[in-house]
Amino acid sequence: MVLPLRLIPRVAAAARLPRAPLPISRRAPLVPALAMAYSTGSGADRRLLFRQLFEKESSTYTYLLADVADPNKPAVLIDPVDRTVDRDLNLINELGLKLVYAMNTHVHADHVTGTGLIKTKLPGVKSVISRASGAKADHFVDHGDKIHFGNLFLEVRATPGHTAGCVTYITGDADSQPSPRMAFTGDALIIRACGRTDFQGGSADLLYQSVHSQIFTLPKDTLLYPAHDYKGFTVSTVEEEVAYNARLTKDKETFKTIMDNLNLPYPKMIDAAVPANMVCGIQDPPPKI
Ligand SMILES: N[C@@H](CCC(=O)N[C@@H](CSS)C(=O)NCC(=O)O)C(=O)O
Repeated sequence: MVLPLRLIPRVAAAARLPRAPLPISRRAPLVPALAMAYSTGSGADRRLLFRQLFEKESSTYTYLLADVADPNKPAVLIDPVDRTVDRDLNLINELGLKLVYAMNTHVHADHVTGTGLIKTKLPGVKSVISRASGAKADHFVDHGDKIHFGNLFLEVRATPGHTAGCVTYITGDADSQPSPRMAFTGDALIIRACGRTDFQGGSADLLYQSVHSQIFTLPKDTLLYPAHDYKGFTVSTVEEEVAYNARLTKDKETFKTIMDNLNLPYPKMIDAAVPANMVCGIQDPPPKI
C-alpha cells in the first residue's frame, strides 16, 4: 500500500527530499573548530597551529605559527615573500588568526620579502629582523631575545655566515612550549646543504661555526625548517643533518673548500640588494629585476 505523503513520518519524508545547501552566510562558523583541529598532539602542542607555505619561483618556505589556545589567536609569519602575501593573508583570515609579527631570518638576495607589503595591508603588524642585518624594521632582535605570541615564544639565535645578520628562530625550551622543538634556520642550514657564502658578507668559517654551535647542539629530535629547498624536502631533524648533511658533516677545511667551489648562479636580485635602503627586503625605490 502506498501511503499518502501526509502520512509518511516526517523524518522519512525529509530524508527523501533533496536538500538545498545552506548559503555560506548561514553556515556555522568553521574557524574555531578548524584552527584547533589542525594543531596536533596534546597539552602545549595543541596551542600551536603550524603551516609550511611554499613560493615556487624562489623555492622559498614561509612559516605560519599561531597560538590557537589564546582567545586572540596571535600569529607570526617567518620569511613571507611579496608574491605570496595575498595567499598568506587569506589563509590567516580564514583561520581567524591575528597576525602580530612578520619576521625575516635575514635580508634575502633572491626575492623581495613580503614584510613591507603586509604592513601596508595590515598596519598593526610589526616587522622583525636582526639588528646585525642592517635592514630597517619595527623591531630589531639580538641573540637570546624572545618573541612572544600568546603563550608561545620563539628564541633568537645568531647564525651568521650566509649573511652577517642571519638568525635562526627556535620554539621555546619549556614544558609549556611545543615538543619537539622547531628551528627555522633561514639559509644557515638547508636540508642536506647550507646557504651559500659567496656574497652579502658571507663567510664559510662563520657559517660552519654557527651551525655547529647553535643548531647541531639542539636536542636531536628538533625539527629543522629551512627558508629554501631545491630538492623537494620539507623538514629534517638535527639528528639527520648531523649524520647526513653533505657539507656540514665535513671538517671545517673541507667545508670551506666545498663552499669555495659551489659555483651557483647569482640570483637576479643580488645587484639590487643594498641593506641600507631595505625595509626588511622591500627596497625604496623597488629594485628592477
Ligand atoms: N641551488 C639554487 C641556487 C639558488 C641559490 O643560490 N640559493 C641560495 C639561497 S637564496 S640567496 C643558496 O644559498 N643556495 C645554496 C645552495 O646550495 O643551493 C637553485 O637550484 O636554484
